[in-house]
Amino acid sequence: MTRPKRLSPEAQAEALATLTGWKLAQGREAISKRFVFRDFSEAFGWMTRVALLAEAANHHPEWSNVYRTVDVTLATHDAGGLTELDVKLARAIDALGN
Ligand SMILES: C[C@H](O)[C@H](O)[C@H]1CNC2=NC(N)=NC(=O)C2=N1
Repeated sequence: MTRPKRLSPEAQAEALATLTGWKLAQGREAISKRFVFRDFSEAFGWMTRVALLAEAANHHPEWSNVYRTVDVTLATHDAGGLTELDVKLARAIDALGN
């Protein structure tokens, strides 16, 4: 696999403009989004679907879950910042619905 390249600030802004609800994370090069579900079961079921996507893509989220809220942060650790892999995973996550 070719090493992903970090997005330039311009490319980051362009990518963010195509995503709904994703924001640059505070103090680091990453994107974040909060997902709120009806209850824990919905939240955890969704996390399971995201986990399968992430594993298939070999690109994994940083996330935390409190009851029915899931906070997701995406960054490419191998590249030390944001890459197209994060944008693709964000799109795939949003395409799952919630
Ligand atoms: C060896 C393996 O391909 C890498 O460590 C992958 C796995 N999942 C990953 N996930 C994320 N979010 N960033 C990475 O750089 C990354 N690297």
